[in-house]
Amino acid sequence: MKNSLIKRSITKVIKKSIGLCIVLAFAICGVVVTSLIPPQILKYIIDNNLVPKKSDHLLMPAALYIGVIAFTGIFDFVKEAVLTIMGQKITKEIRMEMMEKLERIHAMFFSTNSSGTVVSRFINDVDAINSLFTSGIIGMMVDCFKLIGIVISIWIFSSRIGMITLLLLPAAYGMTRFFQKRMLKAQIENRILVGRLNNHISESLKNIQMIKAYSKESYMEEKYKKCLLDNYKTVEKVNFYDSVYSPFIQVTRTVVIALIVVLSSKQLDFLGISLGMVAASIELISNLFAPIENLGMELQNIQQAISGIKRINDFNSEPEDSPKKYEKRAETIIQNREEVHLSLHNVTFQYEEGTEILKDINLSLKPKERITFVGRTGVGKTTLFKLILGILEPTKGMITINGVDVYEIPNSQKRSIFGYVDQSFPLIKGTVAEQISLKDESITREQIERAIDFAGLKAYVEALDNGLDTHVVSDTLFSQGQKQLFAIARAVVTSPPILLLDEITANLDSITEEKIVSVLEKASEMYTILSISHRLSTMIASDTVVILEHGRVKNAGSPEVLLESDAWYRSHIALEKLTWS
Ligand SMILES: Nc1ncnc2c1ncn2[C@@H]1O[C@H](COP(=O)(O)OP(=O)(O)OP(=O)(O)O)[C@@H](O)[C@H]1O
Repeated sequence: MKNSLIKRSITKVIKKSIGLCIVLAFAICGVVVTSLIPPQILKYIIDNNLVPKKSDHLLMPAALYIGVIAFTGIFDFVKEAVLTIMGQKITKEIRMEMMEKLERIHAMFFSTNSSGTVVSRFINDVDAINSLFTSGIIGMMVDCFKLIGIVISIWIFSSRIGMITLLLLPAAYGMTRFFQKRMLKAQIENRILVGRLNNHISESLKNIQMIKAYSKESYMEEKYKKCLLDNYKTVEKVNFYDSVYSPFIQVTRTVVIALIVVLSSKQLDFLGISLGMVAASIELISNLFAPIENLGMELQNIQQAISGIKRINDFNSEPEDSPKKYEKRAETIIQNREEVHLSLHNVTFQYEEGTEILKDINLSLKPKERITFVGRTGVGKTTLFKLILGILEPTKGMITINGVDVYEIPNSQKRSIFGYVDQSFPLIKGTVAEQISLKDESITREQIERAIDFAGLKAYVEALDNGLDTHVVSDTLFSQGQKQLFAIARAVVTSPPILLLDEITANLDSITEEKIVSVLEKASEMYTILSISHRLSTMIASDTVVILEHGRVKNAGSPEVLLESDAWYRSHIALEKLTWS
């Protein structure tokens, strides 16, 4: 845990909650000590009051007996409450640190890790660490102290019972672990099967049309039955171990107690202890099993937490984006939108060692140039946009805006330089206005209204119940075409000088597409526009078309020149005309 994220978080919380830590230490000592006192009082009552039949002084020790038990409860309550509070604070701190790490982490991390894996780091692994603290290490400490205390107390009464207890401890612990391990294995299997069952139901509901259309009902039913049966078998296993374990513990306890009673009987008098000591020993032996049982579960929690800690530390050691060298603000990089020079110098990029997606790309864009990238699917067009946006770093070469390396521009400045639109429009929780501003407080109401107007959405927004302040509760509020227009409004709201459009008209009908193209034609007067398009003929007019092939620029020039000089471009256009005619 040396210098790990978890150690850092726990130390931070402990430093901030010294008072709570002192209360916790006090409560732990209280629980251990007070739980050992009642058997001693019981012994006193029996030997000094009940056996000699002197009940006139019974009230005091009896009240003390009840009082101590009550105090054990209070200490236990305080211990649990403080542990829960501390556990929550640590969980919060770890998650905050992880979120900060996630913001710094290198973009390639997201290529190799699914969102489910990352979510599991944040939820399951952090929860496991929480239980390490709340019911793992501290619980184990308390239970170990309790066990030691019980053994010492019994030993004081009789070294022979002490010996019996010492022999009993490993046997009872071994059997408890035996059952717990099997129970846990069955529980894990059960959890997986419940997940599979839930997936099956949701998959069936999602694909109900296809199931009906292809008459797959009986297949789905069989699969469902199998899931149910497997699930039933594991539940049976859990129940079996559960039902065998409790009687086993009861019988062991009874046998040991019976043994003590028999051995201390007048006839045998093997133990040579008073009646009070016998009673106290019985109570102590009865208390012995709860910590043994807890220790097994705590060990389990600790094992789970250790693998959680390892995974979180692995996450914490993931490579980060190198710290940005430029503190410059967007206005300093681009002082005049008429003077925006975007250049790609020998840009080469590979996601994986040895597989170059883009090779030696050289381009120099003039201010307000409209440039369209075309090429076969998978040639690296979107990757090129990610490089231009400074999300990915070129393996070789550099991309600059007015001489500044885009990868070195702080993310906070990017929205004032680039507007990026693709086919998706992820909605956020909030109003229509917030869909555009993304809750950026520096964006004014006027800017939002201008962007809405620019995207041709003014009339639609005004018709909504609360206009810009309408809460977006479902994504059915917007059609696919409207979402695309909203995405444009979101991109242009900060008036960035460069717009990047990734296949934005791909899934739209021709009327909506026409609407979007007319918005973009308007934009082309004010922005440098880079677009990716499969449908060359329907996209906005371009000054330059760049044809990519095998990761390189195969050809670049005005559409008219390419129509003359590039056979692939010519045939592509001809094919499109044929399809649309
Ligand atoms: N995150 C990633 N990790 C590894 N490889 C990737 C990643 N993203 C894309 N690739 C690979 O890089 C290549 C280029 O992908 P990219 O999405 O840039 O192509 P594209 O030209 O935009 O394709 P399309 O026209 O189909 O959108 C593809 O072979 C793809 O499999």
